Amino acid sequence: MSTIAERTATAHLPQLHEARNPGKALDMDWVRAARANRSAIERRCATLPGRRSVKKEYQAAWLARAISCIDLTTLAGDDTPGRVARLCAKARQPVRPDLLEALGLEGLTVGAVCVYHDMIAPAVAALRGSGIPVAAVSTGFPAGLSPFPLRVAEIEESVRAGAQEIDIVISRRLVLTGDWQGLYDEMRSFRAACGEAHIKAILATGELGTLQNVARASLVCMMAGADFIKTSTGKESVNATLPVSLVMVRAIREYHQRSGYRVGYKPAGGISKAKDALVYLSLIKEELGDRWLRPDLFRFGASSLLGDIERQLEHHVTGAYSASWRHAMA
Ligand SMILES: O=C[C@H](O)COP(=O)(O)O
Repeated sequence: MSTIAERTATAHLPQLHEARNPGKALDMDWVRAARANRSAIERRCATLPGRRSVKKEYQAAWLARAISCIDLTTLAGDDTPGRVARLCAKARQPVRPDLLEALGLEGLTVGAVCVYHDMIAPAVAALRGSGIPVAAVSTGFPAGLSPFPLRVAEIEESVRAGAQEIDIVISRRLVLTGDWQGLYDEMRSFRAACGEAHIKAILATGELGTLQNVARASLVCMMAGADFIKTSTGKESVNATLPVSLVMVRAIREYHQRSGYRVGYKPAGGISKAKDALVYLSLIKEELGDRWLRPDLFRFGASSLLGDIERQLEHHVTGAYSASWRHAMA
């Protein structure tokens, strides 16, 4: 095994299987106590991009790790089975075979493919035998304003169609009006509808108003049994940011300390550069530790990040950058 493969580790190690977060009773004292000091959070985030500059083999290994944690996503009104099939081919073989061979990373794949409900069947067919799960966005994504029974039924339909992961959107109004019991009950119902499929709770943080709301919504969703908490749909005007991520990963850390369960984190929307991915990975490493740097506990929700990472890996192997159009996604 090459040095890079050893450092990348995740593609070559067995997945760690832990008990899913079952959730717990809503603890309003805990929720009310959650605070977020914006200026301290912004100061901490400002130090992140410059602090950890990983170079050469280490950088290639971290980028390969990032690939293994991507939910390769297409969420467009003009998605077709053909486009999804091409995206799935990319998910199976995320980097050119000669580059993977040079890096000693044969067998590297992305974490999942993320699509709308109607694209689950073509994605399941295209990924058969690969071990790559299909994630479906659900519950009236992206606004989450369709009738509640239909949102629950949508989850059930997507699980029946073969989605192993369901990315639900919460009702933002429940957060904005402080209806934490309502948010807890909604999330509980979504989790029950998922059955064995893992549930990612999209908070749509760009629409929650304050970092304190982000902290409280994160806790409530974890108490209600979220397997992952996720920042954004990619459709809000503000999507994943470092300050929001710091608040969410600290909520995850606190939940783990108090409940013993590890909940995953998924920043999503607008993450398209390899160097930004490295900053997110270092944030997770520093705040949560190495255990979270695996696809069962960390994902990037991204439609175009993979292309930039592939360019950087090509540069690492050949010393030359190729044009971004040579790394088409679908
Ligand atoms: O969950 C994934 C996001 O929708 C992807 O957003 P993006 O297209 O900005 O990478």
